[in-house]
Amino acid sequence: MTTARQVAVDVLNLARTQKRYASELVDEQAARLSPQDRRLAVQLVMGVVRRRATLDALLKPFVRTPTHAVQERVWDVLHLGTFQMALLSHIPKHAAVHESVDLATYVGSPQAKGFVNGVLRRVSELVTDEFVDYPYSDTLPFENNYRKLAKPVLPDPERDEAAYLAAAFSWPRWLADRWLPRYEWHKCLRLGFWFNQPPPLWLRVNKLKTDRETYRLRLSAATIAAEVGDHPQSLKLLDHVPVRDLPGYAEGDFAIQDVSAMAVATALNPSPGMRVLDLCAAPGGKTTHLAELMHNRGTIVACDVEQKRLDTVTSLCQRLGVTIVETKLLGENSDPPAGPFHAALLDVPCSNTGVLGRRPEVRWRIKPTEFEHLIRLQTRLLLQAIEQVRPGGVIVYSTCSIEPDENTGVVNAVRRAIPGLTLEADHAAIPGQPGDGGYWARLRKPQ
Ligand SMILES: C[S@@+](CC[C@H](N)C(=O)[O-])C[C@H]1O[C@@H](n2cnc3c(N)ncnc32)[C@H](O)[C@@H]1O
Repeated sequence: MTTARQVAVDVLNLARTQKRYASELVDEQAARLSPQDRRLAVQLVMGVVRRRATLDALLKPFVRTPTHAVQERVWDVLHLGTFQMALLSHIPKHAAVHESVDLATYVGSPQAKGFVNGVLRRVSELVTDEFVDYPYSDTLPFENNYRKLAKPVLPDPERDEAAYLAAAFSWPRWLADRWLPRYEWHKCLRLGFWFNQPPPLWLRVNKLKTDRETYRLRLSAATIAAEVGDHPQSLKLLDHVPVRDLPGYAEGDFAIQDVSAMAVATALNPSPGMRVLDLCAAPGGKTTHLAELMHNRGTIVACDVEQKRLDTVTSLCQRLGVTIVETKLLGENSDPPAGPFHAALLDVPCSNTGVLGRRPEVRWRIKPTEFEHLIRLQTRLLLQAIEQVRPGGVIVYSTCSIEPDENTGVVNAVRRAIPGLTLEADHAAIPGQPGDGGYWARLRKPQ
């Protein structure tokens, strides 16, 4: 019988060899497990991917062999074992060590059993069950406080704040160097904790099918707790239930969308009957929200450069009962469909720094050198969207980034280029307050 740990160690390997997202792979591979084991497999994979740098820092003092001399799959086993002991609370340490030794055989390295056993025993002695409320070289961020370590193995934050953030919270060093001058120390710590927790699941109740209170009562009848958020369609799930098992999934009673993302289509405030351009539409979260706000009357032209992702827009529309969306595949450098449109939504590709908790791989994939290219693309797309909107029309620009140069930087540059373009409103969402980090700006084209 396959275990959660075997699935987890296989997913980490597949993600590396197939260059795929571990978060997608684990959904596929864990489907054959019991619900409880599936949860553990997801927790292990997402945790190890997210906290890679922290796990390396904890292991470093005990691995005398050079890193390259340890097989990658054996490193995965060490990461999984260390994660269970240091960053989970419900697995006894001896069980984590024992299961990891068995995993060494499972990954085809029985000769590494003694090595895995020796290293993980040292890690188990390092991790204590005492918790404190301050960051230090012997305290490890754990949920909302710090787990005391038997000796200091992390950088001293009083000497090098960025080094502590990088090792203790698993931020790439360049990101720590980028954020430290921008945010105060206690805000960096808050961001660190937020980005290391699995984010809450928000539902956008589909106005075309039901209303928030009716749907909340339906959840409550199924003993699923949810609380309302500030956005009038938002519900935050308080219980862990697979999305497809929620009542009304097949009937399209709700879409999955973070509460910060719900504010974007609302900022556009489209009216029924309008012709709206959604230039970066896939997978369709905001397209379908626009359709709901338009009472499913009018037209939305939903564009993207990836057919597979556009197919997701189509299936989401079908599930939610949205019938006013026309999808259009664009080439990377092709012009958008000809206007005039009454309004345009532009939810651009970005660095994703506002959603690092939701997408565990992103922090390791994004490189500082990519910002220049992204900002050029974002600026070009915004100019194109404005071009297709009729005089006096509204354009909403949005990102899930918290980098000012991708947000106000792009908007201000475009405002300088187009005299009379008005910034009517904008908002920067702070990660964890209460949803994802991100930004939107509502612009009006001159008459
Ligand atoms: C942030 S995502 C959009 C998310 C979507 N609005 C939603 O709410 O579900 C950005 C999208 O832009 C697409 N994209 C990338 N380059 C593009 C381009 N040059 N023109 C149009 N779309 C592009 C990507 O394929 C991606 O699907």
